[in-house]
This record gives sequence, C-alpha cells and structure tokens, in this order.
Amino acid sequence: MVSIKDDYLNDEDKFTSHDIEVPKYDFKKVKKETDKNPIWVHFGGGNLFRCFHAKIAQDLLNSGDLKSGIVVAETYDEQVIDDIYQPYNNKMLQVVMKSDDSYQKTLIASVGESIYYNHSNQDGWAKLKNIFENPSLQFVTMSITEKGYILTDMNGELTESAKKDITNDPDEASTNMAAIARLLLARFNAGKYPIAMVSTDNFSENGQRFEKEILTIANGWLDNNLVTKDFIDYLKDDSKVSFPWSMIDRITPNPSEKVSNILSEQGFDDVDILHTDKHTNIAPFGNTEETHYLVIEDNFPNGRPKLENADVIMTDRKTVNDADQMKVTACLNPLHTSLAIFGCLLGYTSIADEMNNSNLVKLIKGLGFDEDLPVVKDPKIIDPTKFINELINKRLPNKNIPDTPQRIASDTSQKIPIRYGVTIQHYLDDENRDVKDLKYIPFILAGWCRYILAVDDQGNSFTPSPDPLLDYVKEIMEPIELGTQDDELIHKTLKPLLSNKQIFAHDLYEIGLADKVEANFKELNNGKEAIAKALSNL
Ligand SMILES: NC(=O)C1=CN([C@@H]2O[C@H](COP(=O)(O)OP(=O)(O)OC[C@H]3O[C@@H](n4cnc5c(N)ncnc54)[C@H](O)[C@@H]3O)[C@@H](O)[C@H]2O)C=CC1
Ligand SMILES: O=P(O)(O)OC[C@H]1O[C@](O)(CO)[C@@H](O)[C@@H]1O
Repeated sequence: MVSIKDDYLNDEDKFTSHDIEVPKYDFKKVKKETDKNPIWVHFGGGNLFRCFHAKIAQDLLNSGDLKSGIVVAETYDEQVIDDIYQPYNNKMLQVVMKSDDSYQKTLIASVGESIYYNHSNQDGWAKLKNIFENPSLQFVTMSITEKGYILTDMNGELTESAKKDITNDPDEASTNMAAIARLLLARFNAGKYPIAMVSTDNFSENGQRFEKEILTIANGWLDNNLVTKDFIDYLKDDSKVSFPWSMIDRITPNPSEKVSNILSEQGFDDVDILHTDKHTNIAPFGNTEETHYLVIEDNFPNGRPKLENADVIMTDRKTVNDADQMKVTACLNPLHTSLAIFGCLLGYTSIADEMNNSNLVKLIKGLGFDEDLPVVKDPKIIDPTKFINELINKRLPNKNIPDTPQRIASDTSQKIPIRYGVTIQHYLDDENRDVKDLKYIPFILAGWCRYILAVDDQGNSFTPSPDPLLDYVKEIMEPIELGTQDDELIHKTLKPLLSNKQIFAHDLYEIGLADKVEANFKELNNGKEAIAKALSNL
C-alpha cells in the first residue's frame, strides 16, 4: 500500500510502483521558502484548485520557474484545512481521468502552507496578514464560487453583513470581500507594495466584479473614516493593485466513490471522502479531466512566475474576455446547465449517461450551434467550433468522468444571467436578429422553473441542489403543482420570477420572451413524462 504521507523523496519506488508520478522538488525546502518569501496565495482550496492551480504550481516548481509553494487560505470551511490539508502535510493525489478509461496519477506537494483565514481563528487571521505585508508576494488566485463575492441582496441593497463590515474596524471583517480588503489594507500600510488579484471563478468579467466588490468595501471604510483616500487610490492604481480577468475550464467533479474504490484496489491508502458540515465534498485525492484551459490577463504589477511554461495562456484583457464569453456564455456552461436541469428532472445521476439520450443531445446542440455560436465572438486563441465539438463529442460523454447533473445544478439562480442572459442581450442588440426567434433558451429557462417544483418527470420528489435563492423561488412557485395547466395561474405565479432581472438578467416580459417561457413551462408541467415528451418534440 502507498499513502500520501509516505516519503516520496527517499522512497520514490513505492509511488512509481503504483504508477504515481512524484514531485521533482523537496517539499520541505519549498515549505521553508514559502514561509520566507511567499509568492502565491490562493483563496478557496476546493477541488478545482487542488486539481488545476496546484498542478500548475507543481509544474513550475519541477521546472525551477517557481521557488516557493502556494499558500492556501480558506475563509469559509475550516474542515477543509483541518481534515484535508493539515493531516497530509498539504499534499494530495491528482487523478486525471482519461477517455481511454485509464487514470494518470500524480502526487502534488506544491502547497507550502494552508490557513483557515477567518476572524474566528485569530492565528490564521494574523498569519495571512503577515504574508500580505511581505513585499515578495506577487499574486492571489481565487476559486471561492460565485456566491463568495456577494455583498448585495435581491434588491441590490448591501446585505446586513456587508453593512456591518463597512462600519466596523477592518480587523472585524466578516464577508470574504472585507476580509480580503483588510489584507490589501495591511499591504498598503506596510509599503504600498504591488500585487495582482486574480479571480479564477467561473463568471464573465470576473476581475471587474472582484475589483468592484473590493472597492465597495474600501469606499464604505472611507465614508466611515476608517481608511484614507490614499488607500482607494492604491486599489484603483493598476500599477499597484491589478484585478486581471481570467477564463478557466477544467471539469473537476467532486471526488467520486468509484475513483475512491479503484484507487483502493490499486493499493492507495487515502481514499476516504469527506462531506463537510458546510457541504464541501473533498478527499485526499481529486479527480479531474484531461482537457483544460486557463487564460489570464497579463497584468501582474509585482511580476509573476512563467505561468506560460505550465500551459497557462497569458494575453490581453480583450482576448481573455472573448475566450471567457465563448466558454461561459456560449460553448460550455449554458450546455452544462441545461444538462443539469433536465438531467435532475429526468432522474439522471451521470452527465455521461445523459449524452446517450438523443433528445438531450439535440437540445444542447440546438442551444450551442443554433443560438449561442452565431452571436459569440471568436477569441482567436481557441476555436469556438472546435471547442464545442470537443465538448460534445469527447468531454461530456467521457464515462470515466463521474460528473453529475446534481453538482452542476447547484447555484443555478446565480448562473442563469450569465449563461443565458448574455446571449439574449446579443439578440436584443442585433437589429438583424429577433429575440423572439429563440427556441432553446426559453425552453431551458422554463425547465428551471419546472425544476423548482422539486418533482421529477415520473412524479417523484427530489432534493434540489443547494442554491442561495432556493427558498425564495420555491415560495414563488408554491401555488403550482405537477399537472397545473391553468394559464392564468401559471402566468400569475411565474410573473414575479420571470420579471426578476437579478435572476434572468432581463425582465422577460419587457423583452417579449416570457410568453414562450410560460407556454414551455405549461408543456413541461403537463403531468408525468411531459418533459421527455416535450424534449422529443423540440
Ligand atoms: N469544479 C470545476 O469543474 C470548476 C470550477 N470552477 C470555479 O471554481 C469554483 C469552485 O469549484 P470547486 O473547487 O470545484 O468547488 P468545491 O466545492 O470543491 O470547493 C469550493 C471551495 O470554495 C469554498 N467556498 C464555498 N462557498 C464559499 C463562500 N461562500 N465563501 C468563500 N469560500 C467558499 C469552499 O470552502 C471550497 O474551498 C466554482 O464555483 C467555479 O466558479 C471553474 C472551472 C471548473
Ligand atoms: O456550473 P459550475 O458549477 O460553474 O461548474 C461548471 C463546470 O464546467 C466547468 O465550467 C468546466 O470548466 C467547470 O466550472 C465545472 O466543471
């Protein structure tokens, strides 16, 4: 048997005899260097980070392009640090699930430090502040999920926590954005050192959103005389603090039981999957796909390691944005989310299995090729048609990837405006197109309304995936049950939902799309098996 905790430097054979590639560097030296000269901090040490960012750092440590390891900071889930990072000396096993059914396994040791960075943990609170006061720090990356950036409620008003954060001492910060702004304030006070703050979360213009939220906090502090105007100038000065935009793509499902069992059969010891109290699903191993893209705006005021040597595409903001729009608003995520919604409704628990349903394939091809592709810009660095074909023909059907519609269905309310709203906007902006000609997008939006009923196509109830707006939308849909066909009731019930710009990016009544959504909803809600029927008639 081999364990992550085994000494890969002195007992490399133990790993290689189990087909596990080991780091080419001494992680203890890397740890020392991380303590002395930190370069890279990452917020949100979840599965994507472990399988993607940490491997990039490993490649750079292997090639000598990076000397110190990543400092992982968790603001949210202390169990991730206490149970998954610390007991394994911050090491993990990356499993790449290839389409030929094989696994490529790599021991990753590129995390030099892991910290629970939350006001409730004063040690971590002080430690990360110290790291931000160090001039050597060059950049931060983040994968804290879309909801990690939220400072406002449904009405666009600051949440209670955000209000508290802007009136309180920065050292009392409770939201992620205020806790990070506190660190930038420490860096400013230590010597106005430069830094790049790179969001690698899955939403368009992520750098801009990140910057806006940090400035919301900082301006609140200014209004309350907690900081000086100099601090705001520092944050706004691109040569001091930059917020590069990024596009990230690598399907990284939660650690799967199947992979755990296979690893165990192959003689690997650390296979227990942890389901934390805060709903992170994480393990000493991470499972991911082979295909991956990371595109980052090259704006790093304090320098950076040669990320391009680890396959990262470094380019200008416009190209990042085009690549991101291509992926998040057109060629991947809208397709993924529609498979998530209809997969849950049809009782699927595997994305790959859904790809054997010709009606679902017809749906995502119609959405991707007929509605999204014609209005999306070619980013030039990645060919959109090739990308979408690779997704439909190779990535989604890969049976070796244990991805589930339930995972992708989480937080759908947060994803809809970007995944469908942007394409809708393109149709509204183009005088040669009519938004009313859209067929697949209204059908999918109606599918989500049907999903909120939490009853599948066989009439069985299911538990919807976590979503910050779930209670709100469930209450709206309360008057409707499976089989409701009363036009007036459907209209009255859906009206507050479909006119909500926070969720749909548009008032669907104002733009003339709501009638279609209501009609699609009625069809999808016409009793048992109505969804399968509607899909086949599409
Ligand atoms: N998993 C994937 O395939 C990909 C994910 N992404 C992006 O990365 C994000 C994270 O994905 P995973 O690492 O796979 O998820 P995960 O569930 O494995 O980990 C989520 C991480 O975010 C933290 N987190 C959760 N809620 C938070 C909150 N409210 N505030 C601060 N931190 C919070 C968790 O503690 C954990 O570290 C996604 O939401 C997406 O934006 C992007 C491309 C691929
Ligand atoms: O819908 P989510 O939760 O952002 O996840 C989407 C999935 O597709 C991806 O965009 C693939 O890169 C990843 O974000 C994830 O595997």
